[in-house]
Amino acid sequence: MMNIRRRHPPGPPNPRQATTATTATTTAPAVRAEHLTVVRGPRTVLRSLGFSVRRGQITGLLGPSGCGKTTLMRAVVGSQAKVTGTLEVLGRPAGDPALRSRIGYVTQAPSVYDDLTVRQNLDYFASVLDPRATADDRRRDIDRVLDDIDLASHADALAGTLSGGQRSRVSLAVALLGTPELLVLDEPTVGLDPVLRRDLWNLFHTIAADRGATLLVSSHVMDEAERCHRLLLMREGEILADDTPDALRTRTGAETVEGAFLHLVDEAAAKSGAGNETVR
Ligand SMILES: Nc1ncnc2c1ncn2[C@@H]1O[C@H](COP(=O)(O)OP(=O)(O)OP(=O)(O)O)[C@@H](O)[C@H]1O
Repeated sequence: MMNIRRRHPPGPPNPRQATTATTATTTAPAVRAEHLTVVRGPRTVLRSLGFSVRRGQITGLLGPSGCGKTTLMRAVVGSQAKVTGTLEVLGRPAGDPALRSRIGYVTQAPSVYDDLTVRQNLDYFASVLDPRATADDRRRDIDRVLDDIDLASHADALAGTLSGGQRSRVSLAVALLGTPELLVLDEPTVGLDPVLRRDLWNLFHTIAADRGATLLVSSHVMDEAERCHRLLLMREGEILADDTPDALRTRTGAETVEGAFLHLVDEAAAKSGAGNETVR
C-alpha cells in the first residue's frame, strides 16, 4: 500500500489557510489560457483554447490519443515551442524561469537514469532543483517522496532493474521533490495494476487536500475521470467541455463520463458538421 497518511509538511501555503492579504493571489486560477494555439510541424495541434485550472483541485485532461493532451501539458510547463495566445501559470507567463521550482512535471516516458539507484536518481534531481540544499535537506526530501510512492524498500536498487510501473513511480517521486504547487502528470497510471492505480489516485487527492497543490492529470482512461474534481474533455485540439464529472453527466443525461464525452462529441459534430465546435 502506498503511504497516504495526512501530513502537513513545510511547503506552499494551503489556499484554505490563506490570509486576507493573499487571498486574491491564491484563489486566482493555477492555469489560465485564452486563445491558446500551438503549431507542431505543419499542423495546428491546439486551436484557440480557453480554459482555467482551479487551485487545490485535481483537473483531469481527457481525450483520445492524439487530441493534444501532451502538447497542452508541455505548453503549461514551458517546454513547447510555437505557443501563441495567453497562457498564465501560477500568475506568471508559462515558461517563466521562476516557475521551474514551483511545478512538478512527469512525462509519459519515465525519465530516470538506469545506471543510478533510485536514491541516486532522486539526489541528482534534488540537487538540480535546489543547488543550495544541504545533503541532509535532500535526504529528508528524498525519504519523504520515497515514502509517498512506496518505494523506500527499493531505494538502493538500480533504476534499470525496476519494473515499468516502478520506474513510473520514480518519475513521479522526482516530480514530488520540493513540494511543488502545481503537478502536471502525463498519463501517470499507464501500465500500473489496479491496486497501484487506486493508491496513486488516493495519493493525488491527499496532495491536493493536505498541501493545497493543484494537479493537472492526463488520461485516456475514462474511469479515471470520475476521480477528478473537474475535467477538461479534449478532442482534435479543442476543448469540448470544462466542467465537473457530475455536471457533465447531468447535462448530457449520461450515466458515465465516457457516455457524456460521446454525447458531446456527437453534439459538436451535429452543430458544426465537422465536430470541431466548442461546447460550453
Ligand atoms: N513533432 C510533431 N510534428 C507534427 N505533429 C506532431 C508532432 N508531435 C505531435 N504531433 C501531433 O500533434 C497531435 C497531438 O499530439 P499529443 O502528443 O499532444 O497528443 P496526446 O493527446 O497526448 O496523445 P496520446 O494520448 O497518444 O499521448 C497528434 O495528432 C500528433 O500527431
